[in-house]
Amino acid sequence: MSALLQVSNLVTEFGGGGGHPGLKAVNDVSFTVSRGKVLGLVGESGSGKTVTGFSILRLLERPGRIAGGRILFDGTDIASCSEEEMRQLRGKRIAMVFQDPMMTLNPVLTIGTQMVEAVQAHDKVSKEVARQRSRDALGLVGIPSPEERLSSYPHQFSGGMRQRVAIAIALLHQPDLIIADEPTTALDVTIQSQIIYEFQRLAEESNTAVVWITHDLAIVSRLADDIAVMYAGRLVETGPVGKVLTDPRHPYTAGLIASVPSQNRRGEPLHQIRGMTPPINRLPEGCSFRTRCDRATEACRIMPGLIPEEDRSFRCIHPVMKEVA
Ligand SMILES: Nc1ncnc2c1ncn2[C@@H]1O[C@H](COP(=O)(O)OP(=O)(O)OP(=O)(O)O)[C@@H](O)[C@H]1O
Repeated sequence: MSALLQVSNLVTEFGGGGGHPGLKAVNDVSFTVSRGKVLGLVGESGSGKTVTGFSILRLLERPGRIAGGRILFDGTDIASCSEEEMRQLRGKRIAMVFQDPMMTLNPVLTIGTQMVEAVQAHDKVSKEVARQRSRDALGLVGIPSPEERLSSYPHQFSGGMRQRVAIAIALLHQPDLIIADEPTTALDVTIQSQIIYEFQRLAEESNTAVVWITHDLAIVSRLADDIAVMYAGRLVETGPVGKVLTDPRHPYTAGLIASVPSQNRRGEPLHQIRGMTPPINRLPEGCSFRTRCDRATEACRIMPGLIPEEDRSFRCIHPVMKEVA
């Protein structure tokens, strides 16, 4: 069975034109997500995760543009869809949840008004049916007394509850794919756990595919089936989450994992990847990570391609190999 979402060699640029090359915020990125599976898209700030999500939904604002590659959603080429076809897909078959729920919610309308509008934007149903669906969606994400809460305004909810409402709106049309961009980053850990649990259930029971964008490896290890690690706009490692997080190949992935606090390393100083991610207009030639990498050699002045190994791949000619005891 082919994957629901197939992103192949995606390039997204900002600026450029008039003979000048644009800045590649996303450069030659490929991954797939199947129904019922969760892909964790990880990387430091500025690595291109959000731009990848926005490219899939064609939500890029000028001067951003898809400059190359292909995004196939259930067989449909997103790049060649008309704006009207995209409007039909967005919210109905592909939904996005943002870190800040107020990107979704309108502060001056009640939750009920917004949810009914969201239902009726895609389905010709009566207001009563739309309200019932809204109540059900609020109940699904654990909002108590959904009927009463439909009359509330966003500011009458706590931050965690507002995020649940935003997720409920994303679920209204039972989308096939949800792109969740750091939806739990601003929430305390108990609410975070509940929301992660809801997404797990969604993937398992409703067969929804999820792209979960985050810099938090702990969340990815709990939630995701597969992981795609981005660095400076490129994918540097991808594969099943269990394999990549326990036995990483790319030194950047290994550095990220070593930076996560762990009970096993209590008392040891926390590892830090030295230096900072260079801005995309000042990337070193060759491997973008080489200026921060302890394994780099002269040979890294040439950008390596993705090297396949069984069901995973990595972009490094000096990969990390776990020592076998
Ligand atoms: N509107 C824009 N105009 C120009 N450059 C942009 C624009 N939006 C994003 N970029 C650039 O694209 C690159 C990738 O940004 P992106 O927001 O995708 O990173 P990210 O990995 O999601 O980071 P974060 O975790 O901080 O959200 C960055 O270098 C950023 O400066």
